Amino acid sequence: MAREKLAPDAITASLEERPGWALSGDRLAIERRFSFGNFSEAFAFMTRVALAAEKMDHHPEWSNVYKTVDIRLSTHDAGGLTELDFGLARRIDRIFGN
Ligand SMILES: C[C@H](O)[C@H](O)[C@H]1CNC2=NC(N)=NC(=O)C2=N1
Repeated sequence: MAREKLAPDAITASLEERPGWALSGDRLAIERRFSFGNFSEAFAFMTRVALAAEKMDHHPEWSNVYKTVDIRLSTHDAGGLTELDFGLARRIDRIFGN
């Protein structure tokens, strides 16, 4: 997948395919909050996402508080959003179950 920065219209089109994700205020990333029934479910999800991210060599910025996981995706090397971010978002959604 390309590591070139996406143009604004490409970002809009890609976002339409990923309901639940929103453009960050600085427009450099996409973000989504994932809620679980308990901490174990949240951490199991994070483990699966971590393995997928490592395989892709593309890593999330994230935080976990109890049963909530907040994820921000951006391509640091490109200084903004690339296809890699939407590719990882798609895999994360599949892991979550949508
Ligand atoms: C050397 C290595 O491929 C790079 O540092 C990768 C690793 N994971 C990464 N993850 C993210 N989110 N953005 C990057 O630019 C990035 N770069």
